[in-house]
Amino acid sequence: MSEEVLGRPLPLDAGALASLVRDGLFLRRGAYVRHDVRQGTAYVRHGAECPAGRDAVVSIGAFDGLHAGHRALIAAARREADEKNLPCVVVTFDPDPDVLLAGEAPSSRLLSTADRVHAIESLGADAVVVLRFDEGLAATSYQDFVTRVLGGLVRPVSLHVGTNFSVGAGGRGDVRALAAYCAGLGCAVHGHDLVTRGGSPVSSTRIRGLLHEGAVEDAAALLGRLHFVRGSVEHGRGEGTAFGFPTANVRTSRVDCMPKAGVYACVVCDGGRAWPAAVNVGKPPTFSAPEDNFLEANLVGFDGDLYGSEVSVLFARWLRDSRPFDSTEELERVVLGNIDWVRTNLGSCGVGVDA
Ligand SMILES: Cc1cc2nc3c(=O)[nH]c(=O)nc-3n(C[C@H](O)[C@H](O)[C@H](O)COP(=O)(O)O)c2cc1C
Ligand SMILES: Nc1ncnc2c1ncn2[C@@H]1O[C@H](COP(=O)(O)OP(=O)(O)OP(=O)(O)O)[C@@H](O)[C@H]1O
Repeated sequence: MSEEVLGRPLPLDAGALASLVRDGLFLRRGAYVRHDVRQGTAYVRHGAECPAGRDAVVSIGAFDGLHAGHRALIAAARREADEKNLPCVVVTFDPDPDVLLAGEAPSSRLLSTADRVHAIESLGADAVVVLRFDEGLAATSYQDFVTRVLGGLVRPVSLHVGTNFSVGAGGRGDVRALAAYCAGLGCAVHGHDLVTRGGSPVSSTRIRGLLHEGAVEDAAALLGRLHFVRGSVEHGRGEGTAFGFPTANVRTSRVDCMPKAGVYACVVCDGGRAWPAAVNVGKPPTFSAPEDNFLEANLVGFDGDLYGSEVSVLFARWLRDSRPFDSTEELERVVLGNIDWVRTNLGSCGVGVDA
């Protein structure tokens, strides 16, 4: 195991822990104003003019996870917009087109749509447009997508997409077709080389695969932040306190991509404060049948009651497989060892994370 968490050497100090959470949950974003637009919603940066009908530099994609490749693409659009003194507009979809087109489970998204919008906002887009992806939009030709759908929002002077991008019915609007069509409209199409790591392109699919294997550190390296899930704290069997490690039982959101069942070093945030935490993903195999969308967290340095709170759980390290134990003594010994690892390396108390 490397001795750092996303570039911050272990053990983490309080400042590094707070930064990890602010970056991970996109807490540094600015204020945006919501507008209804045809086929969706636009979030326009407070103080920026609504780009409707104006020239704009545009980037388009599903952007699930806002990984290193997506960030590079939006940064390129932002740079060109700054050079030309134009708004940078990012267009995305809800739901992710793959949920409709490829029949992918909505429960395996890296980010909910609200978090995707926050993530894009935190990169400094002037506006984020979320288009409702329905059968009608799926059947729209790429020519109509450019002229009617995009053209109904802004006047694109250039489009920034990856070389593997395609849009429109049957995915026929690939970079080459788009460039040929858009040239006649005075709009340049930039097909960017894909950002790669370890010799292959960074992609949302690859990151989901890593999380399903429990490789949360590798996923973090491709995301440029810690993966997180959100959920609400509910009552458990109440035995954790007797074992010497009280736990918050978290029922997670159905749209979140949950890492493989197992034990992790995490950070749990209730909005204003964050605590290092030792987490068991899945129901404890010693006592219960397996269940998705559930985790238990021992928050280091926390003394209180979180019942009913909404929390975010950020995954820093894989620690071990979750397993049945023959005795409660052995369970206690092993779990307390995991909690010690977290206390030593991520910290022993909560930190404030208000941006
Ligand atoms: C860091 C951590 C690791 C855990 N590892 C396991 C495990 O490997 N096997 C298991 O059966 N339960 C594991 N548990 C779950 C405990 O068994 C559970 O928290 C305890 O039984 C209390 O449950 P309660 O809060 O519902 O009372 C783990 C819990 C934590 C916080
Ligand atoms: N590694 C990458 N580098 C640069 N751009 C990328 C990269 N991956 C995707 N893009 C671009 O980002 C935009 C959004 O792509 P998309 O949401 O399909 O991402 P993805 O990671 O390829 O997803 P999936 O794995 O589900 O296919 C598209 O323009 C796409 O070409």
